[in-house]
Amino acid sequence: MITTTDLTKVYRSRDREVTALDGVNLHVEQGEVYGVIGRSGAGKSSLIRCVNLLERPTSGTVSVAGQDLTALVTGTGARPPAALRRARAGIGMIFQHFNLLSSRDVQKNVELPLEILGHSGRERERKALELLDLVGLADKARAHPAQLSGGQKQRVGIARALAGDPKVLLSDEATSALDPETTRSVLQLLRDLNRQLGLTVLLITHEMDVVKTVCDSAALMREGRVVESGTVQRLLATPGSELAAELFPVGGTPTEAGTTVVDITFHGEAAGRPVVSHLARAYDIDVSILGAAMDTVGDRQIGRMRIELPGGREENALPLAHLREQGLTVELPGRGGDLTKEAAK
Ligand SMILES: Nc1ncnc2c1ncn2[C@@H]1O[C@H](COP(=O)(O)OP(=O)(O)OP(=O)(O)O)[C@@H](O)[C@H]1O
Repeated sequence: MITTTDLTKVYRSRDREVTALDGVNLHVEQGEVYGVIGRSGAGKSSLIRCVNLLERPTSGTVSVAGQDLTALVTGTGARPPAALRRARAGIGMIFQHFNLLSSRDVQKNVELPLEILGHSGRERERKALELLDLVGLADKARAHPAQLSGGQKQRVGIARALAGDPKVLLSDEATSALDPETTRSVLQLLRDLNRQLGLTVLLITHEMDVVKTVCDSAALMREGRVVESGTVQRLLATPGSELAAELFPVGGTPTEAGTTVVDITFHGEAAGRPVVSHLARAYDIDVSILGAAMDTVGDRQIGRMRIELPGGREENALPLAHLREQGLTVELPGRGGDLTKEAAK
């Protein structure tokens, strides 16, 4: 649905150059919620702004729903050319600070994109009220933004973004200004809209919890590059994945020196099997559980456990092979359980 190929963005001013995007290849499938995560300055905003051509990429291409947006002319006047306006209408966008017009009431805010698209007054009103109902604000049509909570403002932002019946919704840190409970309800709304309308959502965030709550797939950006990407399920099953370790940290320090610490990730039906007791019996060893957690990631139950086996790694070759044969993801963290993991070979 969204594909970027070798996308590069270099900001040039008189005395310096900043490479914000350095050859980004991203592929977002139709109907998925895709999260791009990274620290401040990683290039997330530049990426999302290049996807709807708010920012012109320096090189590379962006295609949305099969259309190469970078091939469209941006024009030189204040008003973008018609082809670009039409393409943008198929891409909704929501923002961290909502970007509502304070002088307009809620309904008129939602109607704004329809005015730009030239819809009649009656059609605008019908559509705006339908969308306000969809986001749970049917009773706020006449309120002004200043009278709304942050979560309600973002719901108005979402209704406005959906006014042009977009196939794609871009979200630029849409929950970063909201408290945790409101964040959850806005993310739930995005999830519902994704399912009900088949909407493809590309969101950028610096919060792992956002990825964990709603994303089917994720990419980690650093210094303008995508350093890891894939479905959340696949990342969690990839030994050494940084995203997996941050999405689902498991703690616990070894009780003594000379032991082998193992992080195990359970997916799907493996989550219900008595893996540890079976391991202890099969190899006649004492297995200590240092830490464990169950969580829901992308609607699926995942379990993680850090265990300690007596003896060094060589002595534990067979038990480790046994765990892998059970279809579990097995990782051997560095001593002290830090995240500089040495992936199990
Ligand atoms: N208009 C601009 N002119 C010059 N440099 C810019 C511009 N916009 C962004 N940058 C630089 O590009 C790099 C990437 O910025 P970008 O805003 O895309 O990152 P980000 O991951 O979204 O960060 P944040 O979460 O802080 O917004 C940074 O070094 C930033 O200073």
